[in-house]
Amino acid sequence: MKLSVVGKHLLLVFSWLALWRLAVLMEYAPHASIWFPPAGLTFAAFLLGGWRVIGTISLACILSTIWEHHIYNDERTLQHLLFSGTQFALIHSFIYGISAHLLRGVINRIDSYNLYHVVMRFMTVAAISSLCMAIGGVLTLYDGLTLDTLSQSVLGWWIGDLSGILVLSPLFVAFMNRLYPKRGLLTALQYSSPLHDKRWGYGIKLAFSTLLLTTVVTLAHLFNSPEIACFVFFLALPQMWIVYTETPFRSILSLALYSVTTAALVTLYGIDTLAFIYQVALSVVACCVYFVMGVPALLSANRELHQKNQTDHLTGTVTRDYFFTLAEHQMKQAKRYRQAISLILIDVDKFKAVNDSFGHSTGDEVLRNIALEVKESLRESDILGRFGGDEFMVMLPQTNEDDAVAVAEQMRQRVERLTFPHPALTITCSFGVSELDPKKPFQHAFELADSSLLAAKRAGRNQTLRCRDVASKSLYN
Ligand SMILES: Nc1nc2c(ncn2[C@@H]2O[C@H](COP(=O)(O)OP(=O)(O)OP(=O)(O)O)[C@@H](O)[C@H]2O)c(=O)[nH]1
Repeated sequence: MKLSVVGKHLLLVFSWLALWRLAVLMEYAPHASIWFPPAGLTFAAFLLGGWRVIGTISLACILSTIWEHHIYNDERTLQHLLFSGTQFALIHSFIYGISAHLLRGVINRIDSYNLYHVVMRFMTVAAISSLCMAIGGVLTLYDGLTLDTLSQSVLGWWIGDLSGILVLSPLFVAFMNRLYPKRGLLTALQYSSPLHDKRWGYGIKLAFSTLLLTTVVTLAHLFNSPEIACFVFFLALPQMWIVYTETPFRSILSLALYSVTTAALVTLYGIDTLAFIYQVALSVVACCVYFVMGVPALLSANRELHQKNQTDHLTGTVTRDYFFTLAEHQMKQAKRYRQAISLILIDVDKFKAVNDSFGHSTGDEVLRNIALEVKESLRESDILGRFGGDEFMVMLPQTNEDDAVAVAEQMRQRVERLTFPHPALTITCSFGVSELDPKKPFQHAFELADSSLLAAKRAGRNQTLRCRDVASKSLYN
């Protein structure tokens, strides 16, 4: 959707006023609503637009003060209204503008690894700024701050604004980011259409969570029981289930629905005595949701990291460290079941010359092709690793030295037959084989295979040798 700059600011004013009207409609007593959605929109607007939106938000605040006068028919004059509206605008815009400014830097760099850090900052900033707003608001509305106004007005205002910010600002940010995706914000959280479009599954979860919420609030109302009302805290569980199984966008949408339903039920029943419990529950559930949101992101980042640690990115073979871990495990198995197990070391012949003559990327291509050819000679249980540079190693469980030599020979011939786009490029490899002695450490077999490989190089390359051959040919130093 293409909107002019003026259009965008007008849309912001209208949306802010619509949310403000919604909050007034959902008041369970005059000036008392369990949440204040405009605070969420202000926070999101400052997060995305920076100080550019201060005039627009201030205008919305002043207009809402005039509208409020019409709704409640109070005695204030226009001059008085403009004065109160400006006061409200200044406090609201500066407090939320400064707090969003503190978050702007981190939110642009958000990813799976720093999500917890961002969530903690967001919750702390939201809590402190909404408290400042509540104190500032009450101080300007009432003459002086007494213990009574503090407990009655500041607490309600604080938690109302806090819920508005915690529950709704991520949703507004996501919507604005969809309207103006050029900002590239929150891409790490994939605020986009779900990959698996199982809408009915998501719908069932939403319906289940809403049904539970309605049941708890209705029962608490019927029995006028704060104890039953406290069960709304357990509704963090279905919300966390949604976070764990759905996309972040769907999760924050579900949180928004949860808050709208709570506000609507409280308005419907007019249960002002229990309203504070629902207000606090909203913020607590929102905090749980954000904490849990980090878990799937961390898990997938962890999986990726694991994968990177175990797989050589160039050849797709196992990395050196992971190869040694698997080798230790295979040796234990061989010892336990008294099975033979062998090791093959492979080194590309004159690979430096390949790089020098044909370039590094051709060298990389050669390494990839060698890995593919070698794999062709292996069983699924065999392990192929890259030792680094142009060296590979293969672990062959349930294989004695004779069979391992046969496998190595097969690999050698396959590599020798490889062809490349450069007709002048031919590749050969040397192989060193040793059978592992389960009573001795892996390092022992490794050194034997390495000596055999060295001997194969000295003997003219492109050949397979094992310890026995080496001893008979006296090829050691
Ligand atoms: N293209 C490419 N080259 C690499 C990579 N890793 C190491 N090399 C190069 O591989 C070459 C290895 O050479 P060496 O093993 O020392 O010697 P060689 O030329 O193969 O000679 P011999 O082993 O004695 O037959 C070096 O030039 C390294 O720079 C890589 O990932 N890609």
